[in-house]
Amino acid sequence: MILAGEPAERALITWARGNRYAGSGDRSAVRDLVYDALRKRGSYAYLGGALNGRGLMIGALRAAGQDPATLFTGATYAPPTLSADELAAPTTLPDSGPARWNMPEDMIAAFTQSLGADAPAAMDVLSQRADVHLRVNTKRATREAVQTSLAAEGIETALHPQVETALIATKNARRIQTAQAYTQGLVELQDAASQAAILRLPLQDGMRVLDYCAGGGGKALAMAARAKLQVFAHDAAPQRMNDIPARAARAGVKIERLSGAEIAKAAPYDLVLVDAPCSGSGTWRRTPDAKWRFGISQVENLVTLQGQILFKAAQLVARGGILAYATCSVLRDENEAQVARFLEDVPQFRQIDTLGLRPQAEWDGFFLAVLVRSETT
Ligand SMILES: C[S@@+](CC[C@H](N)C(=O)[O-])C[C@H]1O[C@@H](n2cnc3c(N)ncnc32)[C@H](O)[C@@H]1O
Repeated sequence: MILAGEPAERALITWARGNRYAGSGDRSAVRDLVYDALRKRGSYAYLGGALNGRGLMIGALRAAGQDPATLFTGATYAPPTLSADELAAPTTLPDSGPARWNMPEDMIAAFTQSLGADAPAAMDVLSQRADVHLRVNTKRATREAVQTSLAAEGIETALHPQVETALIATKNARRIQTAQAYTQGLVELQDAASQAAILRLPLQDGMRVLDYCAGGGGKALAMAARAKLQVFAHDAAPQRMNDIPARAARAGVKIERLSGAEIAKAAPYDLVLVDAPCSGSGTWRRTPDAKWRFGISQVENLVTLQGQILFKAAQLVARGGILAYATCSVLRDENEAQVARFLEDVPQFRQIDTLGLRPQAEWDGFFLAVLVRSETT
């Protein structure tokens, strides 16, 4: 179902509903296998001899150094024995291409063009599982206090070595959303890269701040935790912001949602954040089915949309104010090239800061450009 285009999460839910004999341990084991197989789809299909569920699982065993014949025995609940083709599949990976880098050809080319010598490491990281990261609401608690509270409920965490608001869940991450620290607003789920980007913004008490592409409000909440701000949220798909009031109440902050007409009335803002719709190429280890769906033409469409959003958002920034452009992509066209084009077209802005994070064990790939509008025009 997933290979035919069904989103992975939906397919897993459908499967679980139709197979009630599978308990929660089985369901989470199946989920892990499915996600691993999507992250490493190229390698597993190559080693398994076919791009289908069976081929991917045979490949997964070979990649882990196990002989698939020991499990594919044809016994009562075991899958049928290996065919001649499956037995003849290669046992080592090639040096290049989708079987090595676990991405479609055109995306391998885009990564190589954007990241140069860093592309192989980035593509490898995107083939691995990601840690679960938490953002501590430092308005309410210290990281250490949150650690203690989570530990009392069996959830173990480590301090993130580079990002001062972040914890890495090391045990029982699946229980976080029912833990007291979560329900009381001391902690939110958020990747360390997004946290690092928000920590880079020049936020100060008293600012009026607009999160122009707010979605579920992750960035708006992180900004609200940093200073005494008046925070506004907008999204072209307003239903995506439905959870914001509950999340804000939990965190003890106020976030006002604005429609398209209302944002212009409340303008100008001291800071406008554009967390733009993007390929998500820096986060594909968390959404690995997207990695295989994406093509260059979709990236081109997004680049056009991002340019339009940036231009519109710029009109809302006060003189001397900040326009922050962010994506969770590592592709140059969505990032550096997008900002360069904007600065050429809208010379009232100049760039004062950039953060370009490559996907690595500690965080997802992320890009942030901080632009300031001239005081006079
Ligand atoms: C990367 S997501 C935002 C994630 C969110 N900021 C967070 O931290 O959880 C991009 C969002 O941009 C919204 N969007 C797409 N086109 C837009 C537009 N023209 N104007 C405003 N928002 C737009 C999408 O609906 C989507 O929710």
